[in-house]
Amino acid sequence: MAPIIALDFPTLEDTTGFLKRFEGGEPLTVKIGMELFYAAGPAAIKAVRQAHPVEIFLDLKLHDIPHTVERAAYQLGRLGVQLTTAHAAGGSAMLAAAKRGLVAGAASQGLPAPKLLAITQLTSTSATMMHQELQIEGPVVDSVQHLAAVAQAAGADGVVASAQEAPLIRAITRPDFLIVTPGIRPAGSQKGDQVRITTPGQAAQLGSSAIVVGRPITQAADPVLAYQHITEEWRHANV
Ligand SMILES: O=c1ccn([C@@H]2O[C@H](COP(=O)(O)O)[C@@H](O)[C@H]2O)c(=O)[nH]1
Repeated sequence: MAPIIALDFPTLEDTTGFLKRFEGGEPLTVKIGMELFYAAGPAAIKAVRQAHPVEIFLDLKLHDIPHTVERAAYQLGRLGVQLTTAHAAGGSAMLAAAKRGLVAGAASQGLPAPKLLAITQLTSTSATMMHQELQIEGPVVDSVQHLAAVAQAAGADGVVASAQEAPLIRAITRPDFLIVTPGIRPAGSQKGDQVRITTPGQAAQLGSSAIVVGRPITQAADPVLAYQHITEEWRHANV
């Protein structure tokens, strides 16, 4: 899978203006997150599809009681997107409810169900934060591996985690279980609020199924060139 571009923009105009730079290029996989979806709603999906041929990862990180999540996921399943997320910390009943909702919502429109990715520990979470604020003991990788096992057993299609944890997730999950990794920072780029980071090449070597990249592309002086460099590094290390 090509690198997934996180379209973290405040308006549809900013988003379609950004995609215009890629005009005539290959189809893209893009991530619509909370900022754009809360600003524009399902219209964001339509606008992005009209602007460029895309596969869509709708990253709304569902986390609520199972009944509420199932009903919300039903609505997301109707939108024709390819990937969605829910927090593994919501537990196995909530993840299973998300999966049921996605499948039912998609079926109501005659569409294939979006894949469900479980968020493990956010890539902005440090060991210190996890210990002191979340009161989870031990290494971050142990918590991530545990949440990946919970997610797989609950019927999720994969997880979101740092590539740093990919080898230990791979060791306990089935071969087609997806490991999608944000926290990607090409050498020399700003870390920002990300903590558990890797370069695109390291993510490929560590076994990520796909990488998610936002600011290193969206805030680059030349976003198309930045995307091309990241894609090259990712593909080169994947062979
Ligand atoms: O653990 C997580 C889960 C989701 N994200 C999302 O990925 C992108 C990363 O953007 P950058 O600008 O490359 O940091 C962003 O949309 C996050 O919401 C994550 O970073 N970590």
